[in-house]
Amino acid sequence: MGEKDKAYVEIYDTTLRDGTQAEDVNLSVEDKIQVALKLDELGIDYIEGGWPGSNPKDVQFFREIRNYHLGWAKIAAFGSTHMAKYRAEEDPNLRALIEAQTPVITIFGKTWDVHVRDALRITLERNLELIRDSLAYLRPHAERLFYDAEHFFDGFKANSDYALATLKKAIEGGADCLVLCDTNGGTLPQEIAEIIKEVRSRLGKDISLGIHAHNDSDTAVANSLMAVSVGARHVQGTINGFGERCGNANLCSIIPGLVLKMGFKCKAGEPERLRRLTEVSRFVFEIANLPHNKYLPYVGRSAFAHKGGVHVSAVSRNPETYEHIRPELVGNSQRILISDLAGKSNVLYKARQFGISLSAEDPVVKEIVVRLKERENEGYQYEAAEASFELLMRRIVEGRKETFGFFDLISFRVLDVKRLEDERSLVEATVRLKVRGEEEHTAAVGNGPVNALDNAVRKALLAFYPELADMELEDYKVRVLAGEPGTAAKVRVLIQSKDGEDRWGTVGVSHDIIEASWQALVDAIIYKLLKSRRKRLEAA
Ligand SMILES: CC(=O)SCCNC(=O)CCNC(=O)[C@H](O)C(C)(C)COP(=O)(O)OP(=O)(O)OC[C@H]1O[C@@H](n2cnc3c(N)ncnc32)[C@H](O)[C@@H]1OP(=O)(O)O
Ligand SMILES: CC(=O)C(=O)O
Repeated sequence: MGEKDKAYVEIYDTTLRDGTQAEDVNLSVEDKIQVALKLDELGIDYIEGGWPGSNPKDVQFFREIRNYHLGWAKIAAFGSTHMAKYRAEEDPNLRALIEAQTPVITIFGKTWDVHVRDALRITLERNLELIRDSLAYLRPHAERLFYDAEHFFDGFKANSDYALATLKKAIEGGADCLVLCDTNGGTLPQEIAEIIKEVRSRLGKDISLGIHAHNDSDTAVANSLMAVSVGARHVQGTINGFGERCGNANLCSIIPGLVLKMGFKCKAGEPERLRRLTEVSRFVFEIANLPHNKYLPYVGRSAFAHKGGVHVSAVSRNPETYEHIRPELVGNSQRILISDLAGKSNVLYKARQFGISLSAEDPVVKEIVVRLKERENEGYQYEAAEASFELLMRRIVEGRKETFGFFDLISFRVLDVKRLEDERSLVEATVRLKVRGEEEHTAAVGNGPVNALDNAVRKALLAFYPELADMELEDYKVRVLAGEPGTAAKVRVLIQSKDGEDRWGTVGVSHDIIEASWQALVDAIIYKLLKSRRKRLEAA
């Protein structure tokens, strides 16, 4: 192993500070505590909890987090260099940082002469004093003191002598690490490398450097990895890349990149911690009350989802053919999607997953692929409706009837009556089914036609199949399919159902929205009944 293989890279998380500067990301004190505890479990080295000089919520966070024992991480408080109108010891922002009583303090200061003149409106010399004096004042109050050189790369390009002068002042002030920030996110990886190399050649190779990249050019992760490859040993970023504008560098990509691909070490990259990465990513989305981004590299639901038949055929033989890492290393898993791009391999994979016995040579495999493609062409989509696909396969392979003999439809009717514009319509469904040789005739109302139909079917079936009582329809989506214009168009209905153990998706397609809903509803019920029957047989 070379020197690089042994180096440790510090991971500094700013989800709770820079991450909350993202549009739509707002966290309460309780949320922040929960995220901090999760990041500690993951093995993050530093957790930036907020800016105590900014708002009472962040002050409260720093007060409350002291009541928790963190196994590994150290909490950092963030702020700026002191205001030009004060001396360091008079500045309320620096005082708030000390009062936060954190082992780590991070402050940012200006590097770019344009910012000094136009944003702060002070002289270049005065800014150098702000940097040195702020750090020197804070130094005795922090175990670790970090200096974020805001707009470092833009500043260096505009006036490298001045940019380096600001770093020298930070060293004089006692900073442990100089974190070079690509604040506007406009720098590309090769510039990051050139500039860091020049900084190291002009300030000395022993200087401790970090990187803080924003994603405005979609290169924040690449910039961070590049910075490490040329000598940075401290990386700042956020979980899921949350952050102002287009976000910060995504630690969920940086950590596996550093450890699995570049041979560096970090606590969060230890195998048993890295396996929790996907869970942490989901947790943070959940706490932020946002849907998980399935397309995220490494941790997204689609990160190892294979759709094309050629890919599925190859990954079934050797996953490395289309997977850059083993998904389990980051707590993710391989998925095979079913669509009109599928081939025999997709079908065989799903058969194994569903417990359907099928051999590759069986001509029925080809029949399923053909039927699948015909159905997708008619508008069905099975990616989010795998329960319907399982039923389709079982109908073909096991020669089952549409409803698997659980019941037969005699007829249904839905009435939607509206008399006055400002009055709610009254919806009622009537269903006639044959169940175990008996005719069931029920009616039910609902807050819409599909709800009324669902209520009426359950009413008819519940006495025969009591297990339906713990099944719920969780989500109902209708998509108008392109093809025919306006109200003549076909619709696709997707229903998501759940019980105490599972969730499953079913699909229906028709020109008639009630008919499409009926198909998806029937599949949802049949799937539940088959599942219960299987469980009973296994238990017997
Ligand atoms: C790149 C980054 O992500 S930096 C972090 C950005 N995040 C935030 O701004 C979120 C938290 N911010 C806040 O709560 C508020 O902006 C506060 C409390 C910090 C300041 O609020 P206010 O005093 O009302 O000032 P306002 O926000 O209008 O302007 C910023 C002030 O900070 C000054 N300032 C900005 N950067 C620095 C710096 N590095 N050093 C010293 N002063 C600075 C500006 O000159 C301006 O002061 P002035 O109006 O006296 O010239
Ligand atoms: C400090 C910081 O958040 C930045 O420069 O982007």
